[in-house]
Amino acid sequence: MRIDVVTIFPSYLQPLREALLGRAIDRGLLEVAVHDLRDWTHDVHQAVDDSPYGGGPGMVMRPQVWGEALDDVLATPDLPARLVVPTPAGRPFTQATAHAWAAEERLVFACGRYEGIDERVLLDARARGITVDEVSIGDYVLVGGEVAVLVMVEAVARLLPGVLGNPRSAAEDSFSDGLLEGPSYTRPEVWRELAVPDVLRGGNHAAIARWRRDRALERTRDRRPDLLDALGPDALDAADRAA
Ligand SMILES: NC(=O)c1ccno1
Repeated sequence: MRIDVVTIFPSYLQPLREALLGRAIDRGLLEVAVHDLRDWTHDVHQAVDDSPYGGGPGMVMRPQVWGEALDDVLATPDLPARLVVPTPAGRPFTQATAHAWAAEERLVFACGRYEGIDERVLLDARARGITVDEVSIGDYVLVGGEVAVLVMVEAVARLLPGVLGNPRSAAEDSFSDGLLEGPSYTRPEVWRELAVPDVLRGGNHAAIARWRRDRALERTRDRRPDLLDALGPDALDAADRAA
């Protein structure tokens, strides 16, 4: 997978080259290119924003600069791309989104700042047949899209074949079966008078699986009942309902 990010703060994306993602890049599992939006300005001040039509606080990012940048970055007809714009006004980015995007050949992220990008940039891209996703990582407002890109790229890249050491990790993630993951334990057996649950030390794999499912159901009921509602009644068997 190739990932391009257009931003006025390229150094914000440096963490993509660290740790697991950095190793995936080194191993050729992922290609990441970060572009400085100001490279497409033509004035001495390298202006990327202007005041909003209709008044209001803050500044809006100029369509000319974004238009030229995306013309160049998206100019790869042999490699169809999905243009992703992080925004608090977007559709929710979820684990299902991450799985869907992990199947893409290329993702291009446009990092807005200030009050956002002039709407005509997205209208123009869609009119040229580009798939444009405006997505939000949560119901809060960041200063710019860069941090949201870090979140989304990590969520997607870890699903790519070969990136995680053990592919079962992704298969048994929270949300993989629609539930939150239950608690985890490691050595020692007792720590500050707190013992690891006996069932996990017993070696009965069926009992362990049942215990883990019950803890996941309890945690989901407690913290995210909306996920249970989304699963629907048929997703839970009698043992689940008894948990
Ligand atoms: N909530 C978000 O995804 C976001 C993106 C930019 N600002 O907020």
